[in-house]
Amino acid sequence: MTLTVENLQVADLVRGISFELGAGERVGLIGESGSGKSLTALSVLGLLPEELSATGSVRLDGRELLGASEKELSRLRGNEMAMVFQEPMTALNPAMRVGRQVTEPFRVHGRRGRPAEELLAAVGLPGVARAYPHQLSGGQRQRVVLAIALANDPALLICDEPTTALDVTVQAQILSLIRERLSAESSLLFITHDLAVVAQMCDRVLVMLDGSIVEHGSTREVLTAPKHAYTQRLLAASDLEGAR
Ligand SMILES: Nc1ncnc2c1ncn2[C@@H]1O[C@H](COP(=O)(O)OP(=O)(O)OP(=O)(O)O)[C@@H](O)[C@H]1O
Repeated sequence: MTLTVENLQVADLVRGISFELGAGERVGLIGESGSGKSLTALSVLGLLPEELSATGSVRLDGRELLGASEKELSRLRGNEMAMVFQEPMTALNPAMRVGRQVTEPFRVHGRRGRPAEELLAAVGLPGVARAYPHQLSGGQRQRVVLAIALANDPALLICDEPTTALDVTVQAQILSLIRERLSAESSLLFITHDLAVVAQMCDRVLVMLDGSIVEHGSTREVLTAPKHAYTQRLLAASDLEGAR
């Protein structure tokens, strides 16, 4: 799978973004609140709010996604591309047992899939298939969301601050689950404002500021020798600076 984003523009909020993500690559998208990270991810997924539209080009293995029909986009979502957002409750149906929710991607995409118990055990949640989301903790709910996202073994996983709402220990568990459970050939676009998370999760980093990418490079390059003044400030303000 190759994701190619070219000159992506969303009003004046995302401005001329271009990047490529190859099979098995793990790329971080960092930048402060409001820099356009989420709108970039939502453009790729075809999930921008109605009042906004994207121009430029977003191609998944050569297929243009911008302007693709809702039918085509929903076929791709939950199948070739999957996503995990910050707040698991928004992704889950409060009135459906989690066991049924994790096998939903198979029904939607007309596949015979693995049993719910197996999918949930793979994310460290044995025995919860009959629970409703409100009976689980925030970390457990995010595990359920991850089980749903990974059910069809997506070629591209987009995570938008998936651990920001969780406490530190649970955060670490979710991050290692993503690392362990995502197939080696699947690509990851990981949005965060936390440089320590990027250091753990990503081989490459894109740095956004005011809707544009101002720096990109390997995680090592960007975190040890940032070129742009903004990235330098970001690093100076992070815990990583002290750890170097
Ligand atoms: N529906 C919308 N209509 C108009 N402006 C919007 C809309 N959604 C987001 N914005 C604005 O677009 C800018 C970029 O938002 P975006 O959510 O992509 O930022 P972000 O980098 O993901 O920030 P955060 O880390 O806080 O999620 C912000 O200034 C935001 O206020």
